[in-house]
Amino acid sequence: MAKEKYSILLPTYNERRNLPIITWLIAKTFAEHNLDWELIIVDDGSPDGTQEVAKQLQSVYSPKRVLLKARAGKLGLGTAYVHGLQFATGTYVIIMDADFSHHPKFIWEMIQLQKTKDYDIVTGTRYAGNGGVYGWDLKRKFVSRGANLFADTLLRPGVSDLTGSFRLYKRQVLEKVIKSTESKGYTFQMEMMVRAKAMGFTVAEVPISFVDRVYGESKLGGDEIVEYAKGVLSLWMKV
Ligand SMILES: Nc1nc2c(ncn2[C@@H]2O[C@H](COP(=O)(O)OP(=O)(O)O[C@H]3O[C@H](CO)[C@@H](O)[C@H](O)[C@@H]3O)[C@@H](O)[C@H]2O)c(=O)[nH]1
Ligand SMILES: [Mg+2]
Repeated sequence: MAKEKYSILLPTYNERRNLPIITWLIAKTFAEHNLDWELIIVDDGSPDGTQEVAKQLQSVYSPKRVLLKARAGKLGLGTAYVHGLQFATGTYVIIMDADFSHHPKFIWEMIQLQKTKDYDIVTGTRYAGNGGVYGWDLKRKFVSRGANLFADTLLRPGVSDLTGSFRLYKRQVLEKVIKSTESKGYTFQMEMMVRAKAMGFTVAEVPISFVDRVYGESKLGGDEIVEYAKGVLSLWMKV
């Protein structure tokens, strides 16, 4: 059997300062466990020079390990995964943020848990076990909790963190679920999970500590919250 491979999809928007260290930690994780991997950076024309840094990383780690699949402008997180996935060659795909809110140390836990029962998806959760959120103000915590509660109440998917975006998928599962998902922005993760469960895929959870970014700013705004509420309601009307 060919060696298994992990593709990491890393959407970036103004992550110049975070990219080198996150790449280094990802590389270290896979080297330590002797696993094959590739990193696919999907940058949406960041004005801060993220792509120049990505190109330097390609020359350090090789362009086979670090792929840069840029888009012309900021088109949103959901479509960034769709775009990056076309280039993924791994057996598994891991999606995560580039700003250290998702620490690469949890990748190995996800990989191990996936293997225990050949799960289709392993998702990081901030809202079960030892999981948690650090560095957010009360308002942002409230929005996140509220968003999860709202979707859980209406849709009952049975997953504790619907809006989180630190996840491991079997590549073919991700391809199937992503095809049926319509949301583009922050709503995307929730819709993906609701649809995956409806399709009968198995999901396991790894508690993660989510730490707010050190460099730069979140791209979550009021419009995204309204879009999210609309997304939950439209899924609810379909079930
Ligand atoms: N390519 C691309 N990348 C983007 C875009 N918007 C954000 N990103 C990248 O996507 C990641 C997450 O963006 P943040 O702006 O840091 O999100 P956040 O507010 O910290 O939100 C986090 O928590 C949410 C749930 O509470 C999650 O839904 C979200 O995905 C993320 O994990 C970062 O790597 C950021 O550079 C975009 O339009 N295009
Ligand atoms: Mg963030």
